[in-house]
Amino acid sequence: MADSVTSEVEALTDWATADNRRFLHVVYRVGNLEKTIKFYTEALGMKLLRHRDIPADKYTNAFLGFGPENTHCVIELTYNYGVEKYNLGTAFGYFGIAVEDLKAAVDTVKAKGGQVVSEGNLPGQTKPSAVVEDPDGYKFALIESGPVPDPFALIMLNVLDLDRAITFYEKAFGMRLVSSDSFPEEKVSIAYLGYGSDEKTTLLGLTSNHGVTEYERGNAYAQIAVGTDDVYKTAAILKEFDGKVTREPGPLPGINTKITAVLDPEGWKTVFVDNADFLEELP
Ligand SMILES: C[C@@H](O)C(=O)SC[C@H](NC(=O)CC[C@H](N)C(=O)O)C(=O)NCC(=O)O
Ligand SMILES: [Zn+2]
Repeated sequence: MADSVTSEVEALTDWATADNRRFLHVVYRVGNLEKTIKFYTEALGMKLLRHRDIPADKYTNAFLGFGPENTHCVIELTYNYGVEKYNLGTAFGYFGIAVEDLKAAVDTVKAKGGQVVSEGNLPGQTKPSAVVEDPDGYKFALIESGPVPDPFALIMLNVLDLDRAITFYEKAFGMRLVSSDSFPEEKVSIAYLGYGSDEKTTLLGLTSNHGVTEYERGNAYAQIAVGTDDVYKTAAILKEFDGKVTREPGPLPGINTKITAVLDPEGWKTVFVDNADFLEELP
């Protein structure tokens, strides 16, 4: 590549890196909002932050998390009117929640009728953890950690080509690679990426399971939402890095917030959300 072209491409990554980005929320579909809200508030200790109903598109959102949306990465549950069951597939991994006292957290989940599916270290995780399932079968790993600003610590997704995914998230999304390690005995390689200045922030964890050549995508998990100061420039940059833009930048009907949506090389979706519009959405 000619030097001038290289520097133009680097300038795009530099803009994405300098943009005012953070994980706003992770979005997925559930079959019964009330049941899920009850589990997240009572068993996992989250707060119900707000509801949003979009009758024109026949769906309702509920936002839950460990703190306010202007500082924390939260969960955006989607209930599509009348849809009670989704296929989780095999490509989605799990969410990680940092807990200071693992035993107490597990006891609370059990006391509230939650299902603990495994206890002990997760592949590639050095910290003690326990995995619990929510009413739709989404897995939450409770991971023993010191105090953190936001206990919603990890969004874990499986990928087939880890190096390609890391490059895409670094160059096209302006993310920082926090760590990348291979664990041959456990047959996994995991990379953690994010927007914060340290690892005590919500991270995207990408797992390559050695020897796995395909995943079932399912239709339950939807996307991560990332804040940006300019959805138009963001979409233009994503296209330069061969991101598949599935929603051209502009205001979202019914909500009016400007967004753009893109698929990474593995098909994982991210929605970039205009930061100023997002703050207008908040109660
Ligand atoms: C503004 C931004 O933070 C959003 O939340 S956009 C919400 C929108 N949600 C839906 O469309 C949910 C209903 C849909 N039937 C579903 O099951 O996903 C959304 O995710 N838009 C992104 C897009 O690419 O359209
Ligand atoms: Zn959203």
